[in-house]
Amino acid sequence: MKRTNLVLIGMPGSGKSTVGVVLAKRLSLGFVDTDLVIQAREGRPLQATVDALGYEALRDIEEQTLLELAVERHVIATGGSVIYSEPGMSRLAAHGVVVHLDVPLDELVRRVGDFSLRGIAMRPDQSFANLFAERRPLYAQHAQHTIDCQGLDLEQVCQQIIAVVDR
Ligand SMILES: Nc1ncnc2c1ncn2[C@@H]1O[C@H](COP(=O)(O)OP(=O)(O)O)[C@@H](O)[C@H]1O
Ligand SMILES: O=C(O)C1=C[C@@H](OP(=O)(O)O)[C@@H](O)[C@H](O)C1
Ligand SMILES: [Mg+2]
Repeated sequence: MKRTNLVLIGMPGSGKSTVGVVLAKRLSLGFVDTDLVIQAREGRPLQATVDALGYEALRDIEEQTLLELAVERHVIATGGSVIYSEPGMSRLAAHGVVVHLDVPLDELVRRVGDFSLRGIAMRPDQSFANLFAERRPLYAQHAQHTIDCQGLDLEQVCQQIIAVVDR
């Protein structure tokens, strides 16, 4: 793996944060979750930033965070909205292999539950299903590898990622 980071992208609930930390342990890489960087920077939960400043402001803060992120040999768990930032995605791709965790809509709904509390950077009038349809092609377009996570447990998702990035 020449580009030394391993970048996970995908919908909220696809497992970027959960899989990311296990993967980092398995591969002896560092781990950073850009959502946690943003929360620490803002000094409040993501949902509070969306409530106070709006979802577009969260996307701007996310872009800034991606542009300032300087890590090597890390698994990077991103927030689901990163694919709206072309400069952010370019920077991530320049220094890492980008992997899309593709999880079916019904499984995401089951995992996320009440998505209105999760700080998702989406238009207030938009449904989760509509957001899924809008974003899925964008994740696929920005990823070097897409993992079909349907029916896979955490361990199996990690194994599949390791198999594709080892190639
Ligand atoms: N096979 C699986 N892979 C990853 N996460 C899973 C899986 N099955 C259930 N989950 C659960 O789904 C949720 C994924 O959430 P999270 O890792 O925060 O996703 P993201 O960071 O992509 O929003 C966690 O609660 C995790 O325990
Ligand atoms: O998809 C989104 O719009 C977002 C998902 C969140 O991260 P997760 O994908 O880790 O849930 C977080 O980055 C932010 O609140 C926006
Ligand atoms: Mg996450």
